[in-house]
Amino acid sequence: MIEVSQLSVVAGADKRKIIDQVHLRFEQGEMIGVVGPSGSGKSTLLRCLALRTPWTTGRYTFEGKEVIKSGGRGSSEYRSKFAYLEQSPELNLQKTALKNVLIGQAGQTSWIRRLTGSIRSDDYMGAMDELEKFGLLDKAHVQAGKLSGGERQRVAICRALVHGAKLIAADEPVIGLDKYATEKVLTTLKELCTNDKSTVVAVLPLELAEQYCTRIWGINEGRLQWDIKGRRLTQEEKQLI
Ligand SMILES: Nc1ncnc2c1ncn2[C@@H]1O[C@H](COP(=O)(O)OP(=O)(O)OP(=O)(O)O)[C@@H](O)[C@H]1O
Repeated sequence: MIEVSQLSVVAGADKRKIIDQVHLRFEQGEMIGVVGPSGSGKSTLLRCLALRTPWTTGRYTFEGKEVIKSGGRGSSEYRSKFAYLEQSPELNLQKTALKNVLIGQAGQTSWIRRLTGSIRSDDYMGAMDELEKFGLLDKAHVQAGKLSGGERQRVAICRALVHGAKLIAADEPVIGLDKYATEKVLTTLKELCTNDKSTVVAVLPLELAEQYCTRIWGINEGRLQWDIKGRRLTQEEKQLI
């Protein structure tokens, strides 16, 4: 069980509330789509869940343990459990897919490891296993710069998992991808939820959220407008976002 209560984020010189008193309660293994207009706070919410943006106020618990009590960023232990996938994943384009997976993501692995690229042999096997699972074994030794957008997204997902992610916050993971790559990335994320009990929270267009997610959160002006599970949205609900 993952619980968020009274999450607020205040930002800018005018101290505007960009996330306003959000309460969430969800289980491991859920795939949650986040929808809402531009500027409504979707990315900020995801970054808060992944501990990449400081919380102004709020309480956050993961399996009953406190992640954040009253504001702040949370501990580094939880930063490796919670991954944040950007729209265009920040991979080192000169390095191979495998090396990118091994070195890890900023915020998820230590800076020494990222700087030195130090690797243990059991990490190597784990990374190859993960790449194979996502159909990327033949790309392991290809430079990230030569991979397609969908392949880069899947490398970023592998990287998060190899470094222990239990919750993946994916910010528009399929933007700019064609239909085939979109399906591949979303199927990969869905399988993580059903097979491995990872939790995915992804900003998606509404039609894809309805197709792939088990639950949808509608955000507007920093507030959770609705939380829908197991059915499509009504016209009235669609108008609220
Ligand atoms: N660090 C910050 N300082 C001030 N304002 C911010 C900051 N970060 C975000 N905002 C503002 O907060 C609001 C929500 O931003 P956010 O990026 O979370 O929205 P979004 O729903 O993801 O938007 P989009 O769909 O366009 O990506 C926006 O008005 C944005 O300008």
